[in-house]
This record gives sequence, C-alpha cells and structure tokens, in this order.
Amino acid sequence: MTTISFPDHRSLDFIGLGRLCIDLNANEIHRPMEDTVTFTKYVGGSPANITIAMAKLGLRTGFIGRVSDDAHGRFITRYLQDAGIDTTHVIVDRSGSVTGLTFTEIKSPTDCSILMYRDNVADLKLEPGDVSEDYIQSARALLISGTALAKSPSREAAFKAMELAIRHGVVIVFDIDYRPYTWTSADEIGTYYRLAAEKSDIIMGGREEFDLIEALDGPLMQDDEATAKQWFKHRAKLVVVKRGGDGSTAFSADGQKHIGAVFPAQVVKTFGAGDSFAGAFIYGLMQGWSIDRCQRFGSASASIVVSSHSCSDAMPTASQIQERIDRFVQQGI
Ligand SMILES: Nc1ncnc2c1ncn2[C@@H]1O[C@H](COP(=O)(O)OP(=O)(O)OP(=O)(O)O)[C@@H](O)[C@H]1O
Ligand SMILES: O=C(O)C[C@@H](O)[C@H](O)C(=O)CO
Repeated sequence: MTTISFPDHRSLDFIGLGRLCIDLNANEIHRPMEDTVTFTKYVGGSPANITIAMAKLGLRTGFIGRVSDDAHGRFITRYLQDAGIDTTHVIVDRSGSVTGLTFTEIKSPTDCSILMYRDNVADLKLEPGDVSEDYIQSARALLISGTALAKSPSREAAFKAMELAIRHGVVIVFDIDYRPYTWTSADEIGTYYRLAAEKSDIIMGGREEFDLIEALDGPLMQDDEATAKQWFKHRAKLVVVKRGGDGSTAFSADGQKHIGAVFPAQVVKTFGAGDSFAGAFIYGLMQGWSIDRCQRFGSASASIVVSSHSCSDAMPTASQIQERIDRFVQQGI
C-alpha cells in the first residue's frame, strides 16, 4: 500500500495557502437568487474551508494569505483564530483590495450554484515575500488550491511556497479548485495548473477539472486511469478523482485503485462536499490510515456538510464523522 510519508517533528501539521473569502448563503432556499432576500455570512474560500476542516479535526494548522483591510478581513482573521488556526502569516492587504464574496443559490438539493464577486480581491494580492521559508519548513503538509494560480503575484507566491515545500520535505496537496473567474485563456489554465500538478504529492479534483488541465494531452485523457498515470510520471503518489454523488476514485502510485462510496445524506446543498471530503481524507492520511478508510472518512464528512447550510461552520469533528460511519455500519449500509 502506498502511504504518504509526512515528515515528523514539525510545529504545524497543515498550512493552507490562498483564498480567504466570505460565503453568503441564501436563507430563502428553493428559489432563484433573484428572489432571495437574506443571506447568512460564513467564512469561505476552498483552502480556508479545508484548513478549518483540519483544525476542527484537531490538527495544528496555519494559513498563508491576504485579507482586505476592512471588517470582512477582520471577521475572517478572527474566525480563523477562534478555530485555532495560526494567523501570523495572514496579512492585511492595504492596497484597497476587497474580500471575495461567494453568493450561493440553493434552488433545490441538487440544483445549487454560486455567484462569485472576485474583482480586486485581497487573496490574489498575496506576494512571494509573504511566503516564509521558516514557516513552510515548520509544516508537515501544504495545501495549494488552484485558484491561487489565477493571477500574479499570488501565482508566484504559490510556486515559491511549493519550491520551499519540496526543499524541506513538506507534502504538497494540490486541490485543482478550478474557478473560471480571473483566468484569461485555456492555455493559461493548462500551463499553470500543469506546472503545479507536476510539483505535487497528492492531486485532488473533479473529472472535468482534470480534463481541463490535461487538455494538452488531447482526447486520450478523460479517463481516470490515464489521468493517474499522467501525474505519476512526476511527483504524485496519490491522485483522487472526485465524482460528486457518485463518490470518488483514488489511485496510488503502487498501481492500486480505491473506489470511495457515498454516504446517503439529507442534502441541503451540494457545494462544500469537496472541501469537507478533502479535509477528512488528508486527516486520515496523516493518521497513517489506509486509503479506503480515508475515503470513508472523507465521504462521511461530506455527507454531514452537504446536509448543512454552511461549509466552514459545518465542518465536523472526528467523533461526529465516526458517529456517522458507525450509524451506517449499524444500518448495514
Ligand atoms: N449529494 C451527496 N451526498 C453525499 N455525499 C456527497 C454528495 N456529493 C458529494 N458527496 C461526497 O463528497 C465527495 C466530493 O464531492 P464532489 O465530487 O462534489 O467534490 P467537489 O466538486 O470538489 O465539491 P464542491 O461542490 O465542494 O466543489 C464525493 O466523493 C462524495 O463522497
Ligand atoms: O471556494 C470558494 O471560494 C467558494 C467556497 O467558499 C464555497 O463554500 C464553496 O463553493 C465550497 O465548495
């Protein structure tokens, strides 16, 4: 079994890098956003959600990012601190930037969409000088979310963080996290995502996200096995293809394929599944669990979060996840 070897004797388990935003989730659901009057505010941003998930699971976490110099930035920083996440490298951006906003529309449990306001956002103002070698070196794992590659100087900051992580044996988790905003062309997307994927130990994404970054490889791709082989040529030890309500497939470099099942849920909204899955899955890897157990843990976590109104707030503890697994085992699922 391919296990991921995380370095020991580090002061942090996990550092997230990139998007620190705000989710505004519709309160009046089962209708189009035009008919929504009120929203509930949560911390958002995929890397923030995943880091919050890791903190809720009891890991020692930190974050490298920029927040806006206003009440939204202060809200985010305070929330991270309250969650036990180190914010010594969360920087207040003083260029007049704003916090990215994600409005969510919940038309039905299976028809959800997000509307993102991302002009002049603070998270993409992250600079290479914000990335400290000592800080990177203090972690067992570093999460890079693909949207951090969408624009300079965040792009260069992310690549610097990856180079430092490689230098110091920090495991790089690359969540493709494709969001169409900010990117200018398919070639730009392919170029930077591929460069990042080639440096990463663990790559996670949806089938369509892998197709997007593998476009250069032509029609041969769109096949999970081919995708895994493609990235095993580089540094990857684990490639996870997420397929929504159809579960996930994890490929390990030793040639094994692991099918992850889905835990039934009373779905409120579908988004947040990937971030909760990722947090619990990586947590399991850091415990030295088998990949099958990590997938179960990730799927159970996702089933909790898709049954909730929020993403970040709803991230569960390890006992909550295990309780859900135990309940389904007792029910023979
Ligand atoms: N409707 C659902 N019910 C239960 N579990 C789900 C559901 N949708 C997704 N999951 C679980 O979450 C995992 C990841 O979901 P998905 O593939 O949607 O990730 P994603 O596209 O990154 O999600 P997000 O919408 O957060 O970006 C799946 O492999 C599955 O285990
Ligand atoms: O990643 C984003 O910017 C949006 C998230 O905050 C939101 O919770 C979501 O869509 C998670 O999948």
